[in-house]
Amino acid sequence: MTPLTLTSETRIFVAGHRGLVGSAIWRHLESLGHTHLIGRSSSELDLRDRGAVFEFLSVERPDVVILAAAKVGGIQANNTYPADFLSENLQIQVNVMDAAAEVGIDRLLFLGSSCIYPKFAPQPIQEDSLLTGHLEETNDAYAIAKIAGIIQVQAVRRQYGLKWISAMPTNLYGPGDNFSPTGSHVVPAMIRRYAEAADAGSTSVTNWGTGTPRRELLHVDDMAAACVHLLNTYDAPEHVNVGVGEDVSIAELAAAIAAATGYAGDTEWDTTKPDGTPQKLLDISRITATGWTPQVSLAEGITRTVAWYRAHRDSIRS
Ligand SMILES: NC(=O)C1=CN([C@@H]2O[C@H](COP(=O)(O)OP(=O)(O)OC[C@H]3O[C@@H](n4cnc5c(N)ncnc54)[C@H](OP(=O)(O)O)[C@@H]3O)[C@@H](O)[C@H]2O)C=CC1
Ligand SMILES: C[C@H]1O[C@H](OP(=O)(O)OP(=O)(O)OC[C@H]2O[C@@H](n3cnc4c(=O)[nH]c(N)nc43)[C@H](O)[C@@H]2O)[C@@H](O)[C@@H](O)C1=O
Repeated sequence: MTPLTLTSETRIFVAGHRGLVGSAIWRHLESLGHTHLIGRSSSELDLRDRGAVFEFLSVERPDVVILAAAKVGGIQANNTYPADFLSENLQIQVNVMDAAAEVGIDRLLFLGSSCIYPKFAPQPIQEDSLLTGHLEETNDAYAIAKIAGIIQVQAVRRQYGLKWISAMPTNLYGPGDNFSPTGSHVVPAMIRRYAEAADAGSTSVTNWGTGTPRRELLHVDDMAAACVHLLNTYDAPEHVNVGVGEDVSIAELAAAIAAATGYAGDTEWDTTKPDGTPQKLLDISRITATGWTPQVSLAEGITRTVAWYRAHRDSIRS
């Protein structure tokens, strides 16, 4: 292994620096004293524009690229717009990686997702479960784009010898999340729904699916620390799971969020909405062996995110 240790002078392009993950990485790097951070919003640099991406990277020539820009959404968004999730994510990641390879950027971190694994993978899911079974139908298009990203990282390492790596986060949540009622992931959707119900004095809230699926939830500040940790310590072609090593049922999650918002009414379940994968729990022994462990418990993370939502609800993305 020949790890490259980031210093405060390292020039780091955080693609997607205004999103949930990118903004957390940016905050974490700033807290560590990094002063040479490069970010562009999608309106300044549309990463689907291949010519613009090549021009940008050949001029900026960062030392490191963190690829946290993507078209991202919850189960319903993925299920409704699979063509967009496949095409936009392939365009973004292929453009950035092709340009970074041409410029010779030595260090790149690609972010995938735990949805790359087979729908019925043995739990907890080890990295080598990849491509051993059929994908979950609600997000197969997005997952295939992410799998292509893992393979491109490995191909570039083999062909050009660049020290690129991939991380596969479990489901994430935290400040700066997308709180859209229809497009978001389960944690922000429920925080908004229960907070609005609590504030309005409602007595019934309806969530999606049956409540029986199990999900592993990682606070985005832990994810940001994991990204920086991997860039400092990990240099191998195999992708790395990032999670907490524990899961909860969606019904348990709903009860915890209801309590955190002060909601005391009933919860109903709309079983016409999809459940998705029955369980997604990652085996995190590869990353914990490198010395990283998550710090934020689910209870603490929910409390902090509810407080963040209430403080920012007038200016959030939705
Ligand atoms: N959230 C989650 O639960 C999980 C996320 N991940 C992965 O983490 C990464 C980040 O996700 P997350 O932060 O949640 O997503 P967000 O939707 O919060 O942020 C995505 C970012 O990507 C940028 N972006 C999207 N399209 C383009 C484009 N065409 N050109 C330039 N920038 C673009 C957006 O920029 P702008 O704001 O300027 O428009 C936005 O800041 C993704 O790769 C995702 O797959 C993996 C597992 C779980
Ligand atoms: C990160 C991951 O995110 C998505 O997959 P997912 O794991 O299914 O994540 P989700 O947060 O959308 O749902 C988790 C569970 O929660 C239930 N649920 C209840 N009520 C709401 C609700 O109101 N909103 C949402 N979104 N889900 C709800 C929902 O029915 C499901 O059983 C994919 O984009 C995938 O590509 C991906 O990578």
